[in-house]
Amino acid sequence: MIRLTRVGKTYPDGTVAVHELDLEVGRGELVCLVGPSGCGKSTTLKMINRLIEPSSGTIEIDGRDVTTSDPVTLRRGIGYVIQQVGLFPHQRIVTNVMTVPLLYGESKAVARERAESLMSLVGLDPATYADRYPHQLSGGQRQRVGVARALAADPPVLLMDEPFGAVDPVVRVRLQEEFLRLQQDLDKTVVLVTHDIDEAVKMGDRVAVFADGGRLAQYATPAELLARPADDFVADFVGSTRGLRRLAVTPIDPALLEPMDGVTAGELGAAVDVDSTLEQALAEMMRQDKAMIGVKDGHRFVGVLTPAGVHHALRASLR
Ligand SMILES: Nc1ncnc2c1ncn2[C@@H]1O[C@H](COP(=O)(O)OP(=O)(O)OP(=O)(O)O)[C@@H](O)[C@H]1O
Repeated sequence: MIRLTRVGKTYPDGTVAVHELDLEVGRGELVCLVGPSGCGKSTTLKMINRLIEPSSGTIEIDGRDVTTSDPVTLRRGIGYVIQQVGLFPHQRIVTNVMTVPLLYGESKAVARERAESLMSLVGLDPATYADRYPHQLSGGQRQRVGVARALAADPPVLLMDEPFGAVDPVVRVRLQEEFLRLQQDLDKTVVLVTHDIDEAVKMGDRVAVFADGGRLAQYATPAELLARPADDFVADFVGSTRGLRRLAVTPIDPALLEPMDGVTAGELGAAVDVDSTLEQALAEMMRQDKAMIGVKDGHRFVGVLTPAGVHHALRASLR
């Protein structure tokens, strides 16, 4: 749905921010752009909604060249969330969210209704928060207002630049999880910029790792990226604990579980759901201080997972 072909950006002072970038983002896909500071992630994002014009190459959305689209019409179809959120400080929260529908000619009543339903969607009760001002909200709550406002025009595409960057680690994880849940229903095409590899592998269907000079070092699924870094730069960037991180992106494979035969309830402990990741299963095993854990599909036990089974599953996922 979004296709960048040989896109380059050289700023007037000669800085090459993006170099010959080829990148495709499928409809409904969530792609994370990750990499060290200054490697061209934000520039790439801003070229998609024409806040920055590329120096070379083409950018298409649904087959239409964005550089020949009217910027105003283009941005109507693209929500944009930034770290600083950029709320109007002297306007109430609900008014901040209403801005976009009003801009597109909705009546005040419809815009307000839409704004309130979006506030509920992102977990901000309108009865409590609608009439507050931005400074009366926590950082995490302001971030949610930013997401609500970006969704207000119901755009098929969302661009997010460090959307969870300005909050503490605990709130950050909560916002990430909320957004992933939201995305399951919304099914937007999302490009999310982050410098945090953990966030990238957690959120992304695919992850694009950028290196200095705006070069794309690898574009792959989180599992592939962690298991097979394309080069030393990527291996370094994903870090020496990538083996552990793979646990979080590898689901349980029911076909590889050991049978239940002869295992007693005492040995087993409480079960995990078959949809869990290996990390969740292992964490539960540790928490219960057991050497194995049952795996359930609904109410039915489908097998047993052991630490050796986790290792086996990690290896099998590479095939
Ligand atoms: N207006 C500009 N003029 C000149 N150079 C610029 C301009 N904007 C950005 N750059 C440079 O382009 C490069 C890429 O910047 P960009 O903001 O895209 O990086 P980034 O990967 O998003 O970085 P960060 O993670 O630190 O936000 C950097 O070297 C930056 O200094």
